[in-house]
Amino acid sequence: MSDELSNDAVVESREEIVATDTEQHPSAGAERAAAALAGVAPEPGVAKPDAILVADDVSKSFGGVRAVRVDHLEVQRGTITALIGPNGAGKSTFFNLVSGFDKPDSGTWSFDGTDISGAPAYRIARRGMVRTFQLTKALMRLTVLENVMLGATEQRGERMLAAPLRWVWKGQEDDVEEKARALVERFRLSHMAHEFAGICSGGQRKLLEMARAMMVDPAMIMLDEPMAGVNPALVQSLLGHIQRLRDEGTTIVLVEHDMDVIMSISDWIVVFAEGAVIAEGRPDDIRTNEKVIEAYLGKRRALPTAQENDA
Ligand SMILES: Nc1ncnc2c1ncn2[C@@H]1O[C@H](COP(=O)(O)OP(=O)(O)OP(=O)(O)O)[C@@H](O)[C@H]1O
Repeated sequence: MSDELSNDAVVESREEIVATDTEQHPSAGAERAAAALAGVAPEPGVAKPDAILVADDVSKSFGGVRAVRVDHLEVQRGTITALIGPNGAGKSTFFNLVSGFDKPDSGTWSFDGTDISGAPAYRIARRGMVRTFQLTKALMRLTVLENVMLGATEQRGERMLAAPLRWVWKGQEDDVEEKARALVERFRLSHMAHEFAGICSGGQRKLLEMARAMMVDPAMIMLDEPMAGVNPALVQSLLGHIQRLRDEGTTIVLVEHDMDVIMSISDWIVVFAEGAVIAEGRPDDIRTNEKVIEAYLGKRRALPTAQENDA
């Protein structure tokens, strides 16, 4: 058995009970989200009763490719909202634009009522909107605990580090470490706290990324493919963590390719195709939406059929 599988298996066995529980009973958070979205029509660009993120006319081209052209999009507070769509549909680019990691050609967007269009990522994070990102090579040489602690310094550390009164910073550092330890425990990584992050399995890395993002107590967390590279045995555990964050009131926006995951976890789904939002709705609305089926099957239809292959 590889290290990766055995590491994931340890985490899985610790969390089996929680994962099973969230699977069988809709949580209070899921019920709240469903109630909030109950009267919302499944239409692209539809208004939400309490939108935490509102984007207007956001566009971005790369050379001749119009990667994103979103007319209007609202994300309801306290929900798990998934962005889906075929490869190259513009999901990641939209993610990067609204979280301040890339600059749009045009567009405005607000978070919690404040215009944050074009603001850099660290300012957006300070306002409470944080995205996870993958471990860089440098971060792999730090321990799991150090990585989580960095979640705080990335957002607010530069001013603190420059402070002439080192003891002021020291006090903060103790708080930061205490918080990081609590998050490491919450995400079931205590047994890895002093190991290099580089030896974490795929699933443990995803947990670490979430723990790091949670250091700033975000109101909204954006997860980029949280299940990519994760041993299937750990998927339920990760889903449990994401659902619990939503149940505690954190808004979750995620980009994910695994349709089973999307359909089981999402309160609301936004479908991208060729840069634009072509559909929105609850999982049941999306499953049967003709435009969505066409967007996904369009490419497959273009492939030769079995008869064409035989000819
Ligand atoms: N840095 C870049 N330079 C040039 N083209 C880019 C760049 N980033 C994205 N694109 C193009 O923009 C379009 C949208 O890409 P994007 O990665 O946002 O789609 P996606 O829906 O996230 O796809 P996937 O699911 O495959 O990750 C694609 O045509 C892609 O090739």
